[in-house]
Amino acid sequence: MIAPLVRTRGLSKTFGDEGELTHVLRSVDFELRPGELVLFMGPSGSGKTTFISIVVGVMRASGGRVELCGADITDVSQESAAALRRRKLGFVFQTDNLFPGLTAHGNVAEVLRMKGCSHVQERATEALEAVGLGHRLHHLPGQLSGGQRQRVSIARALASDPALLVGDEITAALDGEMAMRVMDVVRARTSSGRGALIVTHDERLLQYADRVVHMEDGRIRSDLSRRSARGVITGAP
Ligand SMILES: Nc1ncnc2c1ncn2[C@@H]1O[C@H](COP(=O)(O)OP(=O)(O)OP(=O)(O)O)[C@@H](O)[C@H]1O
Repeated sequence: MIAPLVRTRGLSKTFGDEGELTHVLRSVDFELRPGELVLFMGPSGSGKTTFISIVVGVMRASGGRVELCGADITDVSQESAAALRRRKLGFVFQTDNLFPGLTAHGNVAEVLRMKGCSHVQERATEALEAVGLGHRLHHLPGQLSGGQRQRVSIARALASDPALLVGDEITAALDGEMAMRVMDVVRARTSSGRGALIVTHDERLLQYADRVVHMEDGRIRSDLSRRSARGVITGAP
């Protein structure tokens, strides 16, 4: 059987020390398979960002195991986690963290170079065109709107065609039409066997999901197909 792109078992995270421990994740079991687009929803502070930070290996768990693209990354070094991220992952975090001195095209091209990709120039252009930024290739981040910067981040994450896209609120700064355009690109990728794990409060994205995971107080409260989740979240039949 093909390995899941993400697999966690008993994942927990606490912050603080003996005096005052905050339990942010409590024994989270989760799997995402190739071809799936999974949304993580739930109240602010429920642990969604913490969860994906551990999944991509930029934060360590306090307990449990985490596998990314078939590799157990629970105890690996920062360097090994970074190498796996470069090979397999595209991620978009809440803050856009673009290189301020590089143009939109330069930002995408630089990440492609770091990943060792070929045809860097063409791929960077294509990725920016796919998110509607073909007319902003040579603008610096400071010359772009918040929504345009967000789309550069998305283009940067997708340009290398990674096995898994992990995103945190990737459509927050986008109007309806742009959000749909971006999600069409993400959906087309998952239809061809890639995976996507997206944290969001944006109910517009429900139509794209295969599954919707609802987190509350550090636990998975429900993990439902789109159809069932839609009814729960919107009250629709
Ligand atoms: N470094 C830290 N030290 C202490 N507490 C932290 C730290 N990082 C996160 N937390 C706490 O962990 C809880 C979960 O935060 P997290 O960012 O994962 O929530 P979230 O569900 O992504 O929220 P939002 O939807 O608002 O982005 C919050 O109560 C937050 O204050």
